Amino acid sequence: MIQVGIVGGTGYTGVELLRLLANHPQAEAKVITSRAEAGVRVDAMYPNLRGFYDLEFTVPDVDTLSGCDVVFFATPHGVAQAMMPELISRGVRVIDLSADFRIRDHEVWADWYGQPHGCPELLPQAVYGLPEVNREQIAGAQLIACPGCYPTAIQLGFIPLLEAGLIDPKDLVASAASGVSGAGRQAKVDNLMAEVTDSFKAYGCGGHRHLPELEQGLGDVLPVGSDPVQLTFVPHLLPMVRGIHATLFGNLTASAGDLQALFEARYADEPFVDVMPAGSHPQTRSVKSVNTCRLSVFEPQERGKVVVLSVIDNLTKGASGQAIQNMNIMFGFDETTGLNLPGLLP
Ligand SMILES: NC(=O)C1=CN([C@@H]2O[C@H](COP(=O)(O)OP(=O)(O)OC[C@H]3O[C@@H](n4cnc5c(N)ncnc54)[C@H](OP(=O)(O)O)[C@@H]3O)[C@@H](O)[C@H]2O)C=CC1
Ligand SMILES: CC(=O)N[C@@H](CCC(=O)OP(=O)(O)O)C(=O)O
Repeated sequence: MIQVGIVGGTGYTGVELLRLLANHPQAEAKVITSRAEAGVRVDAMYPNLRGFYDLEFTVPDVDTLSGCDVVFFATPHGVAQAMMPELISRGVRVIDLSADFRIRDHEVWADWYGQPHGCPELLPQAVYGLPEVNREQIAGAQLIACPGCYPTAIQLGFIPLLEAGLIDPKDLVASAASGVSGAGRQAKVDNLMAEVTDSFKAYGCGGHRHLPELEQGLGDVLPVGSDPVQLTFVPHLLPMVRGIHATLFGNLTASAGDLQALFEARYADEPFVDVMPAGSHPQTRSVKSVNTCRLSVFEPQERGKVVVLSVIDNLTKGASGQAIQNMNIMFGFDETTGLNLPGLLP
């Protein structure tokens, strides 16, 4: 049994980690932090966890966290950077759900996140925690940078086509929509029920902070000698709580062949990627609360365009489920431990 610490246990990804860990036979949450709720019992704040946890939130403290085998950061960007050098030097394994270690170039990170990077010297040892690409490096890593929620849905959709050199990397388009929990639990007027319900809007069209992460990750899977990736990414806010639906467009550079077979073969051994039968339209509700990414691929009217539909739960495969998948790989557990459940319907 490994002992787990969670920094940021009161946020949406923090409580999703707690929900999933309650079902994990080889990991036990020992330290759960919140500055605002220190001293409050976890199950008093989150009654869905009654009977599962006998713990109180505590103020984050490196000494206490260092007693854990693995520490998850479920905190806003900038927080993990501040505590990371000390935790790493003490040999703790860390899985960061924030964006702090996702982008290899600290200057690019600083441009998009509006602050200097707190510990650029640790960036080279951070492994990008997308198991479908980096499984071997994850197994040996001390520091995991969990992918963003949009980047998970979008990369898994484009990867088979880019790896096979079948689409033009210079002209990728991703139109994606997220439920409101993607914005976190902090109060913001834009996310009030009266602002969001019965409406639909794009945001970040001029440039969203996930763009550099996406272009880096998509570029990593290209065949050697390919043109660099240029992606047009437009996120949208959907009037629902959980889920991301990404619609991806690419221009085929060669005769496509059997795209369905390509996708099925690429993900045949992946426990958390489900390629739907040809002609299917995956729905966000089919992945609600589970770690699955569900995909389908089309070549409409055979006019040289490929369209991929990709759905995930932003809090599960887009954050906390993927973080636990990484933990399972790092500690040599079966990768699906604690995560092998069907989605909630209806
Ligand atoms: N929501 C989503 O769908 C996804 C989120 N992420 C990322 O995961 C991270 C967490 O997101 P989410 O759960 O939505 O965020 P929330 O805003 O819901 O929660 C943030 C948590 O961090 C704690 N926290 C805030 N500031 C600090 C600080 N300075 N030091 C220590 N703890 C702090 C808060 O508790 P307190 O202030 O009481 O200490 C709270 O528990 C973010 O980086 C986000 O970008 C990644 C993928 C998807
Ligand atoms: C709906 C919404 O606001 N979504 C957030 C992205 C989700 C998120 O938390 O971003 P990370 O995956 O990088 O942590 C946004 O657009 O900023």
